[in-house]
Amino acid sequence: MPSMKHKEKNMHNQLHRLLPLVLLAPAALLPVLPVPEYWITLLNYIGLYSLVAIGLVLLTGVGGLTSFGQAAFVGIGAYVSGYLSTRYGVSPWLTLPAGLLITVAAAYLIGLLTMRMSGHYLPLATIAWGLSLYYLFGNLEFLGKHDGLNGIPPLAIFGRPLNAGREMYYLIWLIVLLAALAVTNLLNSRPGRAIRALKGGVTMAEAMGVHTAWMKVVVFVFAAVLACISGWLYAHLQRAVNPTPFGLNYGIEYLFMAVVGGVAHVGGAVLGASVLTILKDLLQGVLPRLFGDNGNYDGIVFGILLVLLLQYAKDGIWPYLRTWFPRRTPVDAPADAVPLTVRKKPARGSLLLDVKAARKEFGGLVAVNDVSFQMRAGEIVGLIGPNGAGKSTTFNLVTGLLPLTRGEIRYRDDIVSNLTSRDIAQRGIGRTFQHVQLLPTMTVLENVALGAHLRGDFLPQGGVMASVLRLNRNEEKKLLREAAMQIKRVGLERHMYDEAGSLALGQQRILEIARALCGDPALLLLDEPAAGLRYKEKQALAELLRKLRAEGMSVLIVEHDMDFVMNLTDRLVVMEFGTRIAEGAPEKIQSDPAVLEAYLGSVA
Ligand SMILES: Nc1ncnc2c1ncn2[C@@H]1O[C@H](COP(=O)(O)OP(=O)(O)OP(=O)(O)O)[C@@H](O)[C@H]1O
Repeated sequence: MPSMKHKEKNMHNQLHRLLPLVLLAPAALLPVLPVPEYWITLLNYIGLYSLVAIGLVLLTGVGGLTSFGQAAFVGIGAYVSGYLSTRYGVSPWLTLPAGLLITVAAAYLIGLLTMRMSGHYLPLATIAWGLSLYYLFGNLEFLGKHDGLNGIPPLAIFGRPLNAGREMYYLIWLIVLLAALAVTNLLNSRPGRAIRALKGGVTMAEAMGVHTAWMKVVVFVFAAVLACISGWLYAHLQRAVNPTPFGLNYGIEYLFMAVVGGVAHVGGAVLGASVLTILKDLLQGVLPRLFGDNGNYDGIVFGILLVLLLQYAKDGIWPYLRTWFPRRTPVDAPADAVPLTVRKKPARGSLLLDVKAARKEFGGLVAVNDVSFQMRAGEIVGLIGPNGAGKSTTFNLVTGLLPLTRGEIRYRDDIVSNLTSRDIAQRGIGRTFQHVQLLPTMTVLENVALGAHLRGDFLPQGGVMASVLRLNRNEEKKLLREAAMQIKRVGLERHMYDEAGSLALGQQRILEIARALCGDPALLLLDEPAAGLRYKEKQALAELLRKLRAEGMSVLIVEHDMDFVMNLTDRLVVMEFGTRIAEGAPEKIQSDPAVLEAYLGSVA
């Protein structure tokens, strides 16, 4: 039976859902009120810009990928529809899919070419793309060169043409609303969490099984699609197109809109589009009166205002506005759901991990020097050694983060050396990181659910459309139930809905263990899990690891805290300068002369 607290929370969330409707109701009445036509035109344009900016929230704000070329995709939507409807009389409802097809193909190609590269390639590629398409529009005879295309027909619904701006208003804002909903749905889903993991770097996301390169292509195409729809609406609102609004200037302005509003929030996109459009309009009206007609002062003032804004409100305006409204948790742990299927675990004592002469060279440095060791199911093995001994590198070899220079690693029945970390996670090896890697603004629940990325109903790379259309409810319930269960298992339930970034370092390390457990591993690799923990927390962690071992889990642990390691592990592997210098039970290691000399001298 749901608790009182749960009911209260549900009611709070319902109210929260109603709030946007209450705020939007007056907006819906605007066109039937005696509002000047000019306002409606302005609002229509804000709607069109919002669509592009919402795409940028997903791409830049959430995905961390910067594009200056969105205006070019708007141009494709506008020109394809303009051309087909004026030249061949094709219905605008058919030109939209045609535009989308070309957009998806172009974005897919650009995405595929650039997303695997790092750093500045994408922004540069989008600038090149934006410029070349702009010049293409302006030079093609059949697109009317710089004069563009005129006489584009209006959109019609049930044979009724939407001639007036007031009629287009509803269609434009309905589409903006649907786009906002689609992106929000996507962000609160399994692929959405994967997309949100992109910004923090690909290492952690890949270790959770996320195909990061593919996810980047997906968000790039998604943002391009929204831009194309905006262009299509523009062509039939304006009834004429020319290359100017699809140039690089506009590409930069779209990005500004998203940044000013708050690039990480869907609401910020609409806000940014509104603020910039109205501001630009005001400045264009006021400045000529102050300084005369012959200068382009609005651009200068606009630029100064933007610099000030970015200086003092880096995250945009939205985060400030949001504090006025009640917060709700983005996703909740379900009261009940079908459990996820679990993999068959290896029999206790069977050979689980077999590292055979693993070698890793970084240029001339041999970080891991033909290291061999084995692990059996149900064991806790410690990998110890002084700083720089090669422990983390060994971890990275086992988890596929680094390729081996030589040697072989077997896990259960498979050779896993040189598989991707995605494939290795899929086989049941979970890990935590020496430097905690989590998504600080997401809740603990969402962070942990990311660990179950490979256990969804849809293909690991798929499920985007299902999430957009909310056909993923069952999947979400199952994944969130699993996440909540693992959070309870590690004892973090009090923090389930806290932002992960607000936890103490020790708790963040525990969160990482829960996230790794969500992948249903048979082997856990923990990189310095006790670092930064207080004495009591260390005891609790040791207790948790013993409990996991009792349930059949195997744990390979890198740790500098000798008391912790000696009291917990079944066996130790000691490394120095990349080489394995000893192996055995903790008591034996404590008196091993080679180890004492190399490392434990001060402890013994
Ligand atoms: N990507 C890399 N490129 C070049 N050298 C590296 C790289 N990663 C690690 N090394 C080097 O390899 C050696 C082993 O490093 P590693 O981080 O594996 O040691 P460690 O035992 O985990 O140390 P610590 O306890 O300080 O974390 C070090 O000399 C380190 O400088």
